[in-house]
Amino acid sequence: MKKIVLLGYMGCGKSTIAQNLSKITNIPFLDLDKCIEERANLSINEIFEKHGEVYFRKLEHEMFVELLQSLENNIIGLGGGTPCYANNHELLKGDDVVSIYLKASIDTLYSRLVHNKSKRPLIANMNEEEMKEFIAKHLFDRSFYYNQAKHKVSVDDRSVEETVQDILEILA
Ligand SMILES: Nc1ncnc2c1ncn2[C@@H]1O[C@H](COP(=O)(O)OP(=O)(O)OP(=O)(O)O)[C@@H](O)[C@H]1O
Ligand SMILES: O=C(O)C1=C[C@@H](O)[C@@H](O)[C@H](O)C1
Ligand SMILES: [Mg+2]
Repeated sequence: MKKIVLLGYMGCGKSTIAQNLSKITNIPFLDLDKCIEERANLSINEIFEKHGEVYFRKLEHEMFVELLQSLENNIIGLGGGTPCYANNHELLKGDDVVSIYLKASIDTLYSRLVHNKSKRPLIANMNEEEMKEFIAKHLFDRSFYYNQAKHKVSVDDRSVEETVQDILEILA
């Protein structure tokens, strides 16, 4: 079954774009972070606080494998870090996987995250200056993994509708 997998840094728009793409294509959308929260019966923040990041990454890997194995067509929105752990980046290359990196600049990410960081434990306690530096370094470290996706879509200065259109062209 075909899996359309959206990936990229926190705040690049995976969940927002996937929801809109799902409405247009009628392909059901699964958000990996939400699936993990439902399975653990805890928020992502609570999983990090109670069990730590290593435990979260284990759950994340297991859930990603499970979603890829399901027998329906799906749009899967990954967590920001998913491709960067447990060899998950290799799963982006599977035959039935259309993996798409939503590529955003540091400025775009910063402006989307700065007022919206409390549910993202990696940046929740940072001030604005710390956040900008963190995003720059972290994005650099993660780019290798994000670039393993089969397709890349630049989301800077693009509306949700324009990005959805770009993805529809890849899928055509
Ligand atoms: N053109 C755009 N495309 C996508 N999101 C946009 C756009 N403009 C503004 N936004 C906003 O940017 C934020 C993107 O957050 P979203 O939760 O979709 O990202 P995410 O990649 O799923 O992040 P996370 O990895 O933390 O789950 C949302 O608040 C969304 O409304
Ligand atoms: O970038 C990350 O490592 C994360 C992004 C979020 O989607 C969540 O998966 C979690 O907060 C970790
Ligand atoms: Mg999301």
